[in-house]
Amino acid sequence: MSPLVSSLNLYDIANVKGVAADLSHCNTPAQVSDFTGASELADCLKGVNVVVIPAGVPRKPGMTRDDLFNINASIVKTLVEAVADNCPEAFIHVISNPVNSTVPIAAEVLKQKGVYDPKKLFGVTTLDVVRANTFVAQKKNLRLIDVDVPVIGGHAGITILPLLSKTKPSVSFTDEEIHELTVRIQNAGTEVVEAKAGAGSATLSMAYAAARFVESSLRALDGDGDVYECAYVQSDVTDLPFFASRIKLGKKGVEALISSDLQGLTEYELKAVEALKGELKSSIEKGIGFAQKQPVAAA
Ligand SMILES: NC(=O)C1=CN([C@@H]2O[C@H](COP(=O)(O)OP(=O)(O)OC[C@H]3O[C@@H](n4cnc5c(N)ncnc54)[C@H](O)[C@@H]3O)[C@@H](O)[C@H]2O)C=CC1
Ligand SMILES: O=C([O-])CC(=O)C(=O)O
Repeated sequence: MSPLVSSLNLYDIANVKGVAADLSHCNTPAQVSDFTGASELADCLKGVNVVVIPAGVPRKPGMTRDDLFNINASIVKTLVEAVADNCPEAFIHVISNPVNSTVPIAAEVLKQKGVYDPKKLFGVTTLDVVRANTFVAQKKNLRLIDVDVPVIGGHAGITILPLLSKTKPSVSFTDEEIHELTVRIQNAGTEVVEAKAGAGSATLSMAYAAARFVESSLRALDGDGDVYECAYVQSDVTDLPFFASRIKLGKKGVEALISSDLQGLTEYELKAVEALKGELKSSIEKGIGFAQKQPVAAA
């Protein structure tokens, strides 16, 4: 299997988690990142099972993820066109922001190319889970390896919703702790952008998160029947067409959406789900509208 990572972050991803990325058919990862011609990209994509798309510009202080739309939307569209033409069966992991819109763009492009399989398109929200687990473990003096917090919704501001009531192992939080942790997890990306003061956004932690999601995908592709992750996917767990939730991964992609996480929510979480829907809906519509106005390039 050949996971393909379309940026220099490949080095981070491979180094952090030791994911075996087989790029032997490309000269260097930089070639993939900085490709100039469609045929060069096409060569790299042939036969690939997992495509990771972290290409695009990161935020600077004061920007929202949506401020990246004007540049990153076209980059994601072009790369997904190449995936559709050269490895339409691959799992596609979209990291490029704004994920809430770039995933719907990818879906539209794949539809226009006639190869859309909603089970194989993922917005990568693993970093939200990594952060939620880390902050809860720190707060409650737990071993990080033992903690699992599902994070649902999307990947921007209030659309990132950690379900702290579903934390494993079962933990009790005060109302203040819930609010403080929720806001910290929602703003963690912005915290990093501000700390880096113009030098980009979370790179190494994203590489770790991407490596985790790639590894989970490869395990599922290899037939492991016990692979669960959170991801932003086409969904019917709410009335929105895309939504992040826990999913079961299998050989063919999303095998099940774990909708039970959305049952028995606390009043705080229920209100937060309602509050995030408006923003998520308009981000989805913005992505779809963009892709529908731009016809896909012929193969
Ligand atoms: N989903 C998530 O949780 C996260 C998403 N991100 C997003 O990932 C994206 C990348 O962030 P960084 O790696 O920190 O930025 P970076 O600037 O360090 O790397 C971006 C890479 O994209 C490549 N690139 C630029 N335009 C391209 C094009 N047209 N085709 C192919 N490659 C191209 C560049 O050569 C570079 O290697 C940003 O949009 C950022 O917001 C970052 C962290 C977390
Ligand atoms: O905040 C950003 O711009 C990058 C990102 O998505 C994250 O770190 O969660």
